[in-house]
Amino acid sequence: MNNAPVKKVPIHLQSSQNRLLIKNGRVVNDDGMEDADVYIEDGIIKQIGRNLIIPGGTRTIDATGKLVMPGGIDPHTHFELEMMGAKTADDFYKGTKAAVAGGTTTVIDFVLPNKGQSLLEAFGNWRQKADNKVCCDYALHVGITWWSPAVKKEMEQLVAEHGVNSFKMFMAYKDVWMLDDYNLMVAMETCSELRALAQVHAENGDIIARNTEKLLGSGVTGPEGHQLSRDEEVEAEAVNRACVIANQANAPLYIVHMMSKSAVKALRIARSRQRPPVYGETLAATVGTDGTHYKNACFRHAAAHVLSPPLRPDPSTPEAMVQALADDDLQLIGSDNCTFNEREKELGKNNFTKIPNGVNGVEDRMAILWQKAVNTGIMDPCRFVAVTSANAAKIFNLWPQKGRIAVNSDADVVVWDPRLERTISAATHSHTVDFNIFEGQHVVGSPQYVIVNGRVCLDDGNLRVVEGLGKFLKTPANCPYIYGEERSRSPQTENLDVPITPSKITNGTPTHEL
Ligand SMILES: C[C@@H](CNC(N)=O)C(=O)O
Ligand SMILES: [Zn+2]
Ligand SMILES: [Zn+2]
Ligand SMILES: [Zn+2]
Repeated sequence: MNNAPVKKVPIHLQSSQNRLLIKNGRVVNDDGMEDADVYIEDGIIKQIGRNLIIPGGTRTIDATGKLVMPGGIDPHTHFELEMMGAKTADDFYKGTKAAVAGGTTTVIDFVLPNKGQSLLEAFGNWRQKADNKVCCDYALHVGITWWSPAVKKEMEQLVAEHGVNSFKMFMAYKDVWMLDDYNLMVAMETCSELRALAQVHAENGDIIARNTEKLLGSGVTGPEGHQLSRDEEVEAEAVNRACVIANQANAPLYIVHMMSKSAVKALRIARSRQRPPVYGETLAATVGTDGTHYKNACFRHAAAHVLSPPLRPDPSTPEAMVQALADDDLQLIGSDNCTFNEREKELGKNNFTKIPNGVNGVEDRMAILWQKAVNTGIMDPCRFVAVTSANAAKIFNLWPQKGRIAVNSDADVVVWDPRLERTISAATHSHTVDFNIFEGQHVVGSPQYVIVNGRVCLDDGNLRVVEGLGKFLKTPANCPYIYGEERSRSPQTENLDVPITPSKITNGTPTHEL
């Protein structure tokens, strides 16, 4: 599939980065913290503790007063995606450069085949786009944008031969990527048979289509029409329906980019009643801003906030989503980084349905959540690590290679300075895109050092990424945190009045209950 030459890190880069000691820091994992030094060699964490025996020629980073955390894992990015007649501004180089700048050292992007296109062909295209550009390791989800027996066959091949363990189905984007309920159920059954993870974009695409007709017919063409066509209950209905279908299909489920309190409520009920685990992801945008921007008189400003599902005008949404992450009503935060410059967003100048959907987030995801969650006391640093890194590693079967500061784990490490202050701006961000939805936001807490597979790529605030340093990560199926125990094949319709302990991500021995 991918005949790109095997990448080698230039020799002059190897020796100087080979041995590293991170001293006097506080190591933070999802299950606890300890004051300990971390010794890294050949891209792997070799020792953790005090008074370590360290060979000569080791570079020492003084992490006094800093937190030493696992590199962030962003489970939801779209670099170099072509959609709605436009191509995203951030490619795999600039997108992963921005990721590293913000403390993220692994991203999971989406292969999105056109309707009717071979999944394997699309997968190969994504590998060609990414392999020589990524500044950090990456994995791939694959979109199921149409259905046929051939699609099922290619899903089997992607799992067996190409290290894919997650497939995203769309309940919106009618006539473009949307599956009906019958095919959605068959696709989920296939994911379960392959012991892969079904993901859904949960919005009711038919309601959106009808609302859009009515809005355009009544002369509403501005960005505010995007939000008006698909309010919270249009998302929550699809969340519930996706959970019922997954339960009937006996399939674990992951709901991407959950954007509203109503959706979280529907998820909470589903997580309390059904056997196959259900996981919820929200976004940096959802906790960092809101849907009031759709009314901004400046088209560029309003259109820059257009993504699906939309940001919600309810100003209490951001804090509610942070609380949901803290309470394990949501399990992860991604970015859904899908950025379009002003020229592309203007495709929808006279018709909101033509505004390419997507916002930034891959660079600011961790700092925005730290500001809104940890600095406010809603979340502690361990939970912060869980939702920004460890849970994604567990769910996508990268644990503990990724998502943990542990001996033999990859040396993807962030030295986080909780007092480092900065103001977010498109003028200074590492993205290509010409807009930042967090413009002007002041954050306290950011990475001082970011180490990618043992190489210092953010060095005391100086970004020194290496294009092509990252590699493709196979995410194996049959993840122990999801499929740890053999599950009976019949749908688990329990007595709804007797809640089963909701699936929670634990750090004990792997079980199917996360
Ligand atoms: C295709 C991608 C576009 N981004 C967005 N959420 O609007 C998605 O739906 O996740
Ligand atoms: Zn989506
Ligand atoms: Zn403006
Ligand atoms: Zn997305």
